[in-house]
Amino acid sequence: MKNSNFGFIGIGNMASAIIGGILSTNFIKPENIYMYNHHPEKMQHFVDAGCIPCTSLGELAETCSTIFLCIKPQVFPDVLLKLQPLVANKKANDVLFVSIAAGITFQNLQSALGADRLYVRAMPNTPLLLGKGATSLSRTSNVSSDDFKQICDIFSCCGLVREVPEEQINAVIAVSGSSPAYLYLLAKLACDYAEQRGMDRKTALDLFCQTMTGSAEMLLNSGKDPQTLIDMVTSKGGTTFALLGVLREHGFDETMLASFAACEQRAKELSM
Ligand SMILES: NC(=O)c1ccc[n+]([C@@H]2O[C@H](COP(=O)([O-])OP(=O)(O)OC[C@H]3O[C@@H](n4cnc5c(N)ncnc54)[C@H](O)[C@@H]3O)[C@@H](O)[C@H]2O)c1
Ligand code: PRO
Repeated sequence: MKNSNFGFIGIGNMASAIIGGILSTNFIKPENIYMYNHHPEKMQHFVDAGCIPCTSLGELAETCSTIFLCIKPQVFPDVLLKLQPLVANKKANDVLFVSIAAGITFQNLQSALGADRLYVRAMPNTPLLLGKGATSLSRTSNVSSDDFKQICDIFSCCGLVREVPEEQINAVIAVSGSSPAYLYLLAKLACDYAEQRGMDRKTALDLFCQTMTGSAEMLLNSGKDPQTLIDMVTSKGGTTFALLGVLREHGFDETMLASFAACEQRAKELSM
């Protein structure tokens, strides 16, 4: 498969992050990026950058050999139904579909668009917007290494990329897809508390964010596992000891593990 034109269906948060990453690194020229959104004004920012807006799904399907499906899972049945006849005349290997939707399986895509077509599933996250995202990718076995590398390279424009088997792509949502939300929640709570204690909110946010990035660097580069790093912070009978005691008493570990399981379960429910 030779990719010259790349199509994006659904120009919202995540498609904007991916296209933004591609443009900022010049990985693909804007004139090779086609877009379709049923609200055309959502494409204006990228029209201004030289990308091509399509007025119909058919126009996009006709022009593009790689099609990114960036709509919400609930919209998939309708879009796939419309897309099927538009790609029916293309040879199986002539079009690669990349779905970024939570829960939409290869089986769903194959049932709707054809069993022998080429498919990649991606699970990105919102920090892709800054080029600092994390994306997990899975592929069907008929996707060649070259084609898969091209998709990896596209997401690499927006941050870190890892391949996972499809069986793990719902579980990984709790790790990286949805996890910005609980990290932001922790930040919000820490700032709320700081404010209650009379501290300036911005100062608290700066301190908390520096702590998150510093802690992440220690996790990645110190060679120490998370528990060892927790132990390094925790003096017996000290403040962290008190903090962790309250978390334990209120079932923090069980609550977090249950929330991860709920995230994966919801992805399964979003399957068509
Ligand atoms: N937001 C996240 O953190 C995140 C992370 C990983 C994966 N995802 C997945 O990415 C997908 C998109 O999420 P998002 O946050 O970018 O959503 P979004 O609502 O920001 O974007 C979706 C876009 O699709 C457009 N749209 C709706 N119906 C359409 C149709 N029939 N044809 C064309 N366009 C249509 C909407 O106008 C909107 O611009 C979802 O499937 C989600 O599961 C999101
Ligand atoms: N945001 C999407 C959701 O909440 C998918 C992962 C993060 O469904």
